[in-house]
Amino acid sequence: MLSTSSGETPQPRTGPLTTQATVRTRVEVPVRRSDRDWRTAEMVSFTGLADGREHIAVVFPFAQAVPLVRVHSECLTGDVFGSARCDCGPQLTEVVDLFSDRGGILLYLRQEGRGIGLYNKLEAYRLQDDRGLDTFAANRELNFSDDLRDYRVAAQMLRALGVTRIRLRTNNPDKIHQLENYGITVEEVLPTGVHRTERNHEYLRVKAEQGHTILLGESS
Ligand SMILES: Nc1nc2c(ncn2[C@@H]2O[C@H](COP(=O)(O)OP(=O)(O)OP(=O)(O)O)[C@@H](O)[C@H]2O)c(=O)[nH]1
Ligand SMILES: [Zn+2]
Repeated sequence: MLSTSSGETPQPRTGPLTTQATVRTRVEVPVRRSDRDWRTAEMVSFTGLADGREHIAVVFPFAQAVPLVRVHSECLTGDVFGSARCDCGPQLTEVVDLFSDRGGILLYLRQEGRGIGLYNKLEAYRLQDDRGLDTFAANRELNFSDDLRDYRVAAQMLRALGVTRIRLRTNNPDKIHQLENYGITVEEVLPTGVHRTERNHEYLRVKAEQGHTILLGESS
């Protein structure tokens, strides 16, 4: 039931971190902002992440003792191709713009499709289109739970960077609870922008119904 396309068995979502990750490589990369200007960020890779995937941290220089953090789940369709089915692309652009101004840590997690993988996400899209299922019902139809994401690796990455207190940019309560359970203190929660369009409105409505703190009256 809870296996991904790559056949992995998710670990429990709470409890102390059993393994510690360490920084593997830090390298500077010029990152493009929405105004097409460039800012240098540091891309950081890790050794010892719990799920063995290639998650990266994109660190924009920061001076605060408690940095701004965004935990972004990979969405190839939205992040790379600008798919209008979801709000992932605009959320990523927003955070690159913001953190390149103010500093912060962007954790880019390889959790495509809320953890079910790209191919399964495309199956879920097909079910949404053909049978009118919402994003969560389509997951269940494919025998997955609503959301398979485990943020243990995010906590490991933050600790490896020497960060245990954060200001988190999210509308997703599960990210807050899981990070706290994994020993990260979320001192402040800052909402992301609401990038509502005619095409992703239903997607956002269902997210709000599932507990995301999205004010659908707003638009980006
Ligand atoms: N299974 C599935 N995953 C989707 C679908 N649409 C987007 N996603 C994935 O959802 C993830 C983004 O999660 P969201 O629930 O939109 O937002 P969030 O990251 O939980 O919350 P915020 O921190 O507030 O942005 C990405 O990995 C997308 O690939 C869908 O229809 N089905
Ligand atoms: Zn998306």
